[in-house]
Amino acid sequence: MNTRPVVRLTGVSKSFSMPGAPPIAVLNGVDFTLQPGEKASLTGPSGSGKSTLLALIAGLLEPDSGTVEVGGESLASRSEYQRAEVRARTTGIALQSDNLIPFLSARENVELALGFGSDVTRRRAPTVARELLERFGVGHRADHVPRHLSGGEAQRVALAVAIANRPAVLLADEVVAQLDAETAARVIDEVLTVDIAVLYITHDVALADRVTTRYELVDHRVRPR
Ligand SMILES: Nc1ncnc2c1ncn2[C@@H]1O[C@H](COP(=O)(O)OP(=O)(O)OP(=O)(O)O)[C@@H](O)[C@H]1O
Repeated sequence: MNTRPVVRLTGVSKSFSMPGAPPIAVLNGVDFTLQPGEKASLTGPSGSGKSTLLALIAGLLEPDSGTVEVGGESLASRSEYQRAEVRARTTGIALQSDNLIPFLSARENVELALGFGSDVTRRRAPTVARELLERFGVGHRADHVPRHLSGGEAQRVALAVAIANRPAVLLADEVVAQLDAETAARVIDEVLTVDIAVLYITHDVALADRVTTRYELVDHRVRPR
């Protein structure tokens, strides 16, 4: 059995510097692993560094020290372009908003995501895209462009986009914040049926408790909750 973590952070520290102000230390010596297929939530106070952690795993930020590995590949000493390549192969990202290409319909957004490295042929892409949208209860909005979707519908389309390429890990940051409690729970439960690792960042402890492993970010580190 392959037990190599899909995400491994070792001794990761990150601070931000603003001109004329002392640096803000956000993460300090974070050790964190996510196993293949593991469903984990990450809670923590506002400003504690949850989105920063997600950006480091996605290779959108570089740590000041420590190492980040995703899908068994180290992101250290890689160019931005190389990190983007690793991200495209291994990682799905769904954020609270601004996930979608504005001039493409919901279905076309998903189709585009299917095209990157998946074995779905061009011919089957529209059907597969529609199935993914239906899975999240937005099949009836397949032909809408993002500005004609509600906030909650756009978030569900974004989840379909993020898992379309069957990434090894889904990074989801407050992805159901605009949904009513019942729909949010249903969408999270749907995400949990996908056979990939999930790191779900939220302030909503009730939703965070639906997953199997729970972490919190406090005092610049990740610890089990
Ligand atoms: N690019 C940046 N430049 C300067 N400071 C930043 C930058 N990005 C984040 N920060 C700071 O780092 C800290 C952590 O931010 P982050 O967004 O990771 O927190 P969070 O836990 O996701 O917060 P929230 O729950 O409110 O979304 C905050 O104090 C924020 O102001």
